[in-house]
This record gives sequence, C-alpha cells and structure tokens, in this order.
Amino acid sequence: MPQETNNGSMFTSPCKNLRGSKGLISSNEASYTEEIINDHELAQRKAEEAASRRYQAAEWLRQMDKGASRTLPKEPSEEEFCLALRNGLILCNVLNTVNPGAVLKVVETPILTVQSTEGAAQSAIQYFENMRNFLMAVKDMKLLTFEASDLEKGGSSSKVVDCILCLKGFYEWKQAGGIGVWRYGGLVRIVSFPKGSPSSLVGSESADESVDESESSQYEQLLEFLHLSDEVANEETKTANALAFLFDHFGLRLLQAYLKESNGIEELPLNGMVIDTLFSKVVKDFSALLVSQGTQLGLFLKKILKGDIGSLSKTEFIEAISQYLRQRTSLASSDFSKFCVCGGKKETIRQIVSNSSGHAEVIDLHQKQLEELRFHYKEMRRQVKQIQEGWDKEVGRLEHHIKDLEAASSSYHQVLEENRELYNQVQDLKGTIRVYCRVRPFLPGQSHGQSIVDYIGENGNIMIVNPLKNGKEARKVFSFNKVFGTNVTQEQIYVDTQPLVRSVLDGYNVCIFAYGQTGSGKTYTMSGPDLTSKQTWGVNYRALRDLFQISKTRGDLVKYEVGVQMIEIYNEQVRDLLVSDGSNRRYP
Ligand SMILES: Nc1ncnc2c1ncn2[C@@H]1O[C@H](COP(=O)(O)OP(=O)(O)OP(=O)(O)O)[C@@H](O)[C@H]1O
Repeated sequence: MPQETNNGSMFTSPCKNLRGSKGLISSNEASYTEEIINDHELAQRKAEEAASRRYQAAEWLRQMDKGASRTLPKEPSEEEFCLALRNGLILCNVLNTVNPGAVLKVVETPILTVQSTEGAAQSAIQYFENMRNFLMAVKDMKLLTFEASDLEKGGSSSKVVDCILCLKGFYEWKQAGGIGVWRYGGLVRIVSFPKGSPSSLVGSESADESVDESESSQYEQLLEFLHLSDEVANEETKTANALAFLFDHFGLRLLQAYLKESNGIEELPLNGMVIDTLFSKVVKDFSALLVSQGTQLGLFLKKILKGDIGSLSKTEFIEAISQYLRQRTSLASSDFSKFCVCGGKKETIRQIVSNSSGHAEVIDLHQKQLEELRFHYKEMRRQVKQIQEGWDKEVGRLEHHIKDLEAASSSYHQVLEENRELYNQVQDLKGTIRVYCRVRPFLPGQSHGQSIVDYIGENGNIMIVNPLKNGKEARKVFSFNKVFGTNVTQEQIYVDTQPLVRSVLDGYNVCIFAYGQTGSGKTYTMSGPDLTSKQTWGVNYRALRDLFQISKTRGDLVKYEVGVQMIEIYNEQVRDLLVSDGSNRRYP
C-alpha cells in the first residue's frame, strides 16, 4: 500500500463520496470499494432488467392462454415463473395459438397451484413430453429456444424469457400480416410469410445452433446485443406493419381516385384485367414513393455519419435511427389520422405524399401556407366588404346630396326665371323706348361761340336759348329720359344702356341707335374716338363685350349664337358696311 503524503493529495481518490468520517482512504482501497459498488449496481440493474423482461413474458402468456392467468402470477419471481412453465402446458397452448398445429399432442395435466411442487413431480414424464414437443416445434420454426433444464433449479430462466419474447415478436409480426422483414434481436430473419403456408424462415444461422455452438460469454454478449437492438427491432416491426397498413390504404385510395378520375367510368368494364392494370400502376407509384423515401433515408444516415458530432458508436447510431423513426412515425400517424378523418380525393393525394417524410413536411408547409392564404382571403373579403359598405354609404350620401343639389338647382332656376322676369319688367317700367340727349362740347376753334344750352335739369329737361327771339319764344324746354352734359364720360353714357344687353340674352329685342345732325357726335358716342383705349370705347364695343361676357357665364345653361351686321342708312339708302368685296352692297 503506498504511503500517504503529508497533504495526501497524491493518492487520494477523486471520488468525494468515498471520503468517510474516519478520514481519507487510499487509492487502492478506493478503487476496490468502487469496483464492489459498481459490480453490485450492475448486478442489481441486470436483475431489474431480467425481472422486467420476465414480467413482460408472463403478461403475454397470460393474455394468450386463459389457463396461464390462473397459474402464472402477473409479476412472478424467477421460481414462480419456472414452476408455472415447467409442465409445458402453457407453452404448448400458446405455441399452438401462434402457429396452429405446431404441437400436435399436448398432454393435459391437472391445474396446479404455483406453490405446489408435488403435482409437478407426479407428472414429470408427461411434462417432459410437452416440453420436448414445444422445444422441437420452436426449433423447427427457427426461433430462439432453451434447454428443458433451464426451467429447473440452477437453470437459466433468462433463456426461457428470451424464447417467449421471441415467440411474442414473431406472433405480433404474423398478426400484422406477416409482410416485410421480421427480426428479433438481429438473430432470426424472416423475409416473407405467405398466408396459408408454413412460415418460411431464412436465417443466417439457426438460433438454436448458434446458442449451442457459442460459449457462455459469447451468449451473454449476444443477449446484450439483443437487448440493445430489441427496441430497434420492435420499431422496425412496427414500421413494417405501418407500411403494410399504409400500402393497403394507399393502394385502395389511389385505385379509388383512378376510378373516379377516369372519364366514362360508367362504360368501363370493371373486370379483373382492368383492376390488375390499375393496381399494377398503384404498385408502381408506391414503389416510386419507396425509392424516394429510401433515398431520403440514405441521405439522412450519411448526414448522421458526416455530422459535427464526429464518429458514432453503434449504440449511438442505433439510437439516432430509433429517434428518427419515432419522429417519422408520429408525423405519418398524425397525417394519416387527418387523412382518415377527412377522406376524399385531395386527402388521398395527401395520404400518398405523407408516406414520404420529406413530402409530409412539404405538405405541412403548404397546409400552413394554405391556412395563411385562407386567413388573408377572409381578411381581404372582410376589407372589401367593409370598403363596399363604405362606398354604398358614400354613394347614398352623394345621391342624397345630388337630390339636394337638383332641388336647389331647380329652385335656383325658378328664382333665376323670376329674377329675369322682374328684371325685364323693371326695364319695361323704365320705358320700352328711351331717348337720351348728349350735348357735345365745342370743337377746337368753336370755343368762342355762344352756347344755346341754358340749363340741363336732373329730370331729363334741357332749356335752349334762342338769342334771335325775345320773351317766351326765346327759351324752350325739351324733355328726355336723361340729358348728358359736355363733360360726361363714355362709361357714364353706357351705364344706362348696359341693362338692355342682359335683356337681349334673356330673349328680348333691343335696339340702340344714335340720331343727330352731321358732326353732332353720333360716331363718337356709339364707337368712340380711339378704339385702342378701352376708356374711350363707345356703346357698341362695350355692349359686345358684355354680350360675350354674360353668354360665357351662362355657357353651361344656354348656348348663344352672336352675329354682327353693320349697315349705314344715308339719304334713305341702306348700305352693308361689312361687305368685303368692296361692292358696298345696297339693300333694296
Ligand atoms: N362728346 C364729345 N366730346 C368731344 N368731342 C366730340 C364729342 N362728340 C363729338 N365730338 C367731335 O365732334 C366731331 C364730330 O363728331 P362725329 O364725327 O362723331 O359726328 P357725327 O354726328 O358722327 O357726324 P356725321 O354725321 O357727319 O358722321 C368729331 O371731331 C368728334 O371728335
């Protein structure tokens, strides 16, 4: 034993739980103690695992054989388990259920309680016959087997448990249709199981032979491997079953879809040949699907191997595969349950695709997108409806507004008409014939002459003085509508004429003309001395300006046509002044 150093660090155990209250213990002592504890834990774990497997086997036997439920406890001890199976009756009955006729002669024995050992001793020969028949049948089926002595004291009940669980796995696979690959712990391989014929077992080696030829340690390793791969094997069996199940549904649904989609189905003679043709297409499609699935799985496995996690142990690799299968199984089953609930053609296609895990993800993605689209569509419909309602309201409001405007417009026109009538009545009241007098100032050179205008009144009177006469005769008063003096502007002259222009546009006839002797100022008043200046425009130009202005204002209501004629009346001759050919045409 090495010496302890002063600080004790060199030889102290890294396991802190080994530090007892008595102080530190040396390295060798610690390792030894640790080993004992580890061995103890390992043994305990193995015992627990063995018990769990034994309970599983017992449970299955109780389910398969009614007699077993009376003689075999639910969770039997190793001794109870061996004792209940020792007469071979339960095993033979169960085997005949799994593979009818496997044991042709089963020796019936009185029901014995598990505590009784006497009964078992009394029928030892009969028991042996049952056991021998069972073991031979199991061997013929190339399943895991054991020695009859394994059920005696000192035997290996674990081999018995393995045999029963192997039988259980085989039975479950057979119940699921016996299609595909069945394997129990990598030892027994069954590539096909045609219905109605004896099972066809193809194995790399016989289980029995392998057990016989193996050493005990090899057998232990084998069992360990069996245990490790047991879960994988079960998953694979489930997958094979699920595959068979999916194929049935896939095939039938696809067949259904083909029949529904083919035109003129009523005329199609549904004979065996047609069904065969369609079904061969279904199989082809399914095969393509499997190839695609296989490719994806291959990629997945390669990805695992090349992953960042580095090299994998076999156990880790198996666990990764199991995890993948579990994920895919749950995904497929959820899709499949949706398919079963919904049914229909679209769902048939969904079913086909959902068999492929990659496609299932795509479908899920599309499903989500479809849901989103549905949501957006609903939202858009709601918004469109909302906008439509808004527009309806707006249109209603506009209609109402237009009606108001129509009413206002109609009353406006009414008012306008009234106004027009009143206006023209005013013009009439002012006089349909109005005579104005304009006094021209002296022309240059006449400024020293004597004016005969004595007085111009506001009421339209003008008093003229005749210097050649006396008394009453010397003064005369003339009355007009209005008299304009010499200092009146062109604008002031037009103000009294302007209202008549509006009357023209209201449909009244109006005539404005100037009358007087030569040189009295007619041209000056009607045209103006200088056309370039708006201030000196005479009545004609101002009237035309207003005419166009008012007709433009009323443009949306009335369309006016304006014509101009210019004539001269001289010496009782009427001449057209706008004739351009110079003929100066005279009117008759
Ligand atoms: N109100 C006025 N203020 C200043 N000058 C005026 C006025 N009225 C007329 N005259 C001037 O008197 C002259 C004669 O006027 P005007 O030519 O208009 O007369 P008339 O009546 O047209 O003559 P006629 O009959 O011969 O054509 C012109 O030189 C004109 O400028």
